[in-house]
Amino acid sequence: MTVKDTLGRHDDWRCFEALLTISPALLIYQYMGFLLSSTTSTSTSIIHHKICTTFISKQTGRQGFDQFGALTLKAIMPEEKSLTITNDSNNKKTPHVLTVAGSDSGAGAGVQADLKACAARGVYCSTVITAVTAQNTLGVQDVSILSEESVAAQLKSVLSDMRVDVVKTGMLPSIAMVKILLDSLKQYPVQALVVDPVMVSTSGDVLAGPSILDTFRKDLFPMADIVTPNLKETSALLGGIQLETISDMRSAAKSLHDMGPRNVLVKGGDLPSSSDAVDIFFNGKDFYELRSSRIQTRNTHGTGCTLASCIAAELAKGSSMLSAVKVAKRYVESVLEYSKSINIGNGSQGPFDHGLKLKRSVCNSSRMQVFEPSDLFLYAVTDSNMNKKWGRSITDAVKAAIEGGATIVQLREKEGETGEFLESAKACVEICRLHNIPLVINDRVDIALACDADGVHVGQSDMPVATVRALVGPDKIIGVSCKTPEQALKAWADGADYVGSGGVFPTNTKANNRTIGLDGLRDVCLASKIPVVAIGGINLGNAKEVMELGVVNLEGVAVVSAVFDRECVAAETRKLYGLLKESVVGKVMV
Ligand SMILES: Cc1ncc(COP(=O)(O)OP(=O)(O)O)c(N)n1
Ligand SMILES: Cc1ncsc1CCOP(=O)(O)O
Ligand SMILES: [Mg+2]
Repeated sequence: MTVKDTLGRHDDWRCFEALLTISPALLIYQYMGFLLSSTTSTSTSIIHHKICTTFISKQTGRQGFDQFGALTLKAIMPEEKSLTITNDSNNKKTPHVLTVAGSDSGAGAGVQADLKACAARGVYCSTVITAVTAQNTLGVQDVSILSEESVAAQLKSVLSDMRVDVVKTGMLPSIAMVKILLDSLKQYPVQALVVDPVMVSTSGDVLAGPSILDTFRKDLFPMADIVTPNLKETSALLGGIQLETISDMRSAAKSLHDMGPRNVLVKGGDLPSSSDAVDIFFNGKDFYELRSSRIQTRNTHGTGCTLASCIAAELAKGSSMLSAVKVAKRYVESVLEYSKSINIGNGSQGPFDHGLKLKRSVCNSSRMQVFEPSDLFLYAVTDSNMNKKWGRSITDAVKAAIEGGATIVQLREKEGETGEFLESAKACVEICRLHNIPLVINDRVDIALACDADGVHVGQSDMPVATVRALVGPDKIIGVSCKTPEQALKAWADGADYVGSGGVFPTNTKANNRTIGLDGLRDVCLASKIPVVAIGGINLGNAKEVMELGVVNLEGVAVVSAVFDRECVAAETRKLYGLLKESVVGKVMV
């Protein structure tokens, strides 16, 4: 039996694993030496590299080459140029996937999908483009295959410089390109190779002809850590067999595994006999039936590329193969669900949204407008005790404040259960969206994220603003309570959008809260680089006085008891709104 045969089989792989657990480094070292001395072929030397890297990461507990690993490899493969010896401190590298695939002008699939999937999974993605397709939601209008020289040059550029962890392949339109790829991987080995054997686009257009199938089977698959064909590709690879049941998929996975890949994922998204989307994962020993719900959407273009890229990304981060596959499947299910009603293009198969964000703006479930300083004009802040006292729900309180003219609403619920608060917050988000009024959550970043509120308001002893920003992302509004110019400047520097400054007047609503007075408010406004809303003891009797400060950055007043500790919230809000309007007519800024 040749070394290639030996190592392609799992029994012997397990034997090797057993050696590792006994852990005599010298024994393994000798074993490697024996293997190396007995072969010269491309495929075996790539396998050797795989074994070595597995060995090294097991020995050192780290991904990639560290000094020990590189030295070991250098000792057993002295001619290997791609090995560089690095310091331990350099070992924490950015996970990196290289996609070798075609460009899709519609950006639903291909290289563009791979880039978006890796970005969404937090992994760096470089690209080698094999072909440029003119594609949209109607189909593929044109395909230009890049020259072999160009593909070889792109591979060299990336692999020689950028420490790629995992290579993922998509459209490989010629036999020569497969060979170029395999040669490059021999010269620059990577931790794993994920092969998505793209043959037909989702629109039914052929992207790799039947002549290449033999090269896939004989040359590419034995090098792959996983292959991820869909049903059509599986059938083509196995000579046109019929695949109608899960049992057919299992047999097919086994037959594909016999071609040499370490793992096989047969994707059953198109299986007519199943109401779920069932994929079969086979690692040469065990079969796993991975199920997810079948999402009713036209936006499925690019799911195959995305799944394979996500598997590659998870492997690059250090996951095991099975968990990479499971995470990838869950990710694809979530993005399909999340973007099931986005509407891009006129064709039958649309792209989906890898970032899970687009839906909000496209489907109008998020506020279309960005935050404006004038939103702070009349800021209604709810209070759980006042709502209880007056026997009204949060949603009724919010509706009434909006009816009266509130320009922004904050849910400040200091008591009560998280689950209940979240449900009310979701309902308030809907109400506010309907009226295009921003809704901000006090203190609770978790609730703000879970209900997709427009922002969060935090105080000086709440979660730090920079952390809030990192959690909520760039689009959400962040307000910060500030009593001093220094705090206001820091709030701006940390990424806040507005300052709430007070208490301006004494108040019973917030116990032990130092009053800063109109002078304190003025100082904060003058120093601030972001808009300011005044808060604390403001009511119909003094709101005019606050606004007539006429100080730069002061955009409005925030009130709790003046509107919510009253019988008729809408009427009180309306009165306050009128008063504020009067006070800003002919306002002169100082
Ligand atoms: C608009 C606005 N300004 C200030 C505050 C006070 O927030 P914080 O200091 O976090 O105090 P609590 O509201 O949490 O008691 C606010 N809520 N809104
Ligand atoms: C939350 C808060 N932050 C500073 S003062 C205050 C309470 C404002 O309540 P009211 O408008 O009833 O005085
Ligand atoms: Mg707070």
